[in-house]
Amino acid sequence: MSSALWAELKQLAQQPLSLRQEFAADPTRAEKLQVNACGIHLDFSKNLITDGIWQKLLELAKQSQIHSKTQQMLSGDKINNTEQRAVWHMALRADATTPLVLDGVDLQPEIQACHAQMAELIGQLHQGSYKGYQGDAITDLIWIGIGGSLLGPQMACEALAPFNQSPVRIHFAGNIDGAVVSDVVKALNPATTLVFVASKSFGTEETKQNALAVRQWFIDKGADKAAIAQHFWATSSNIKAAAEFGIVAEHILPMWDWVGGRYSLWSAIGFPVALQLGMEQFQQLLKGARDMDQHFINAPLEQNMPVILALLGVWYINAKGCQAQALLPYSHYLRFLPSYVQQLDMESNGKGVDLDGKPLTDATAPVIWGDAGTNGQHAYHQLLHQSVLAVPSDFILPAKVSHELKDHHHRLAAHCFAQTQALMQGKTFEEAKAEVLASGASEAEASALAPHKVSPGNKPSNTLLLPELSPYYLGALIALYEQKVFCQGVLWNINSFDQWGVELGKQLSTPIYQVLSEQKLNSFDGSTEALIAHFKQLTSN
Ligand SMILES: O=P(O)(O)OC[C@H]1O[C@](O)(CO)[C@@H](O)[C@@H]1O
Repeated sequence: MSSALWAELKQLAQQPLSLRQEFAADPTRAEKLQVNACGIHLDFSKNLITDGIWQKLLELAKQSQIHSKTQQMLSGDKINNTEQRAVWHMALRADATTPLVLDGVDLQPEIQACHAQMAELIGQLHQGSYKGYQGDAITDLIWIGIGGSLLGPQMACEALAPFNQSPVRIHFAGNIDGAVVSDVVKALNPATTLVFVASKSFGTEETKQNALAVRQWFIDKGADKAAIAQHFWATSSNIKAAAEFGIVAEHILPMWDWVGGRYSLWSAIGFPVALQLGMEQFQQLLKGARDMDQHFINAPLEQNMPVILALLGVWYINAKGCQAQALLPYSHYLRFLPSYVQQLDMESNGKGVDLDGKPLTDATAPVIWGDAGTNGQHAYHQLLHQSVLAVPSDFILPAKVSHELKDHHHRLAAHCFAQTQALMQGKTFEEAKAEVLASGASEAEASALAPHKVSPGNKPSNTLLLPELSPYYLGALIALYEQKVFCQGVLWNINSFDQWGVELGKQLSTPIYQVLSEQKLNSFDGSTEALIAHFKQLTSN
């Protein structure tokens, strides 16, 4: 971030800018600052940019390596340089007829074989012909995984709930908090339950521990080794560890080291989604993502939706000093999208060094947070509207909905648009005072109350309109955020595809666990020692 252009952008960020005035001065602003891709409409006119700033940001993209890095990613170069891995999740959603040659091997047959295996199992589960160890049809599936092995399928299953055509109920178990697995198995019968252990590494503590607990539940209910083999499946790239756990080879769906965990929804990690929707609709999810990839690869920078979102993001983080970003889907079904994008964005770009290991001087990923609207309006939107913090927000609204409550939907959409309008234009002191006076208050009362009612406005937002929340548009939306994160990684010159930061906490938990479970004595810093002692005291009787 040391180029002359950046210095200029940082300077420009200091200059006053009023969105109200920008709209008043240019009646074509909304028309100019909007773009469409794969049917998704993005209005980015309510951002803190002028024509001049926007041209400079586009210049930044032109000077960047976005194009060459995209080509490297597509060619299968090992752009995840700390793990020496290609970044090829896009291959998983490529057209089935496209050869996908990586290191001299065409991976397309493997990918198609995986789809065929998924389709076969899904067919059996839908028809009730996959029998459990007592001869009953399978009614429930427990999906055990965490992080990228859970957030994607859980979010997509929820988002596409109206498309559910599966007789099998899906239960997700991620956290190592024993309450999760205990609650999940409570209402289930092992004889009619299939278990999927989803772990690329098959070494993640939470997943292993939960898988062991579910296996023990089978044993406690009288299932033998053969029964467990019949009921347990895995998706993993560590075939050896999955086999050691007791999962038979025919029940292991592949994962590849060229797919990062948080980019793995498109692989067999998407099995719950495919089970819920059927393979045909799962293919639509992949197609939506594929079309967004094509848009990203081919569209000129100024019409390229992921590039536009990426540029606006770096503008806010690095020039305007905004640390957070709100993701606000106006859709109950998209309520898990913020936690999904949290991992995608923050685990990818929350880095402290550049590609060569040199410390960064500028911040990278934003703190992503949010929930479904309108719930947030009665909670944290107060801060969005009036606090001195500026939190750029993405509002997402599907235009058509599957339910019949049309008036609800018009009200929901009205709130979505009204929020972006209120954030942008705010309410001046004069407007606030006039409003109070109009309610019958005295001059003195109005002057006293008006400052509290002022909304500064000038709070930036994007609005993304989806024609509907279908598998196709969800696929396109997720790929949009994936490619945005990729572009930002390029602009910051960081590796978006490793996640070394999560390791330290994992390492430190082992000696603490040894002490808590009384296997070993270890010593720690004063605070940790005291916390352990206090915890032990509280749990001693
Ligand atoms: O699929 P696995 O190997 O169990 O990993 C789960 C998650 O753990 C992480 O490695 C972080 O700890 C994520 O990147 C990943 O999605």
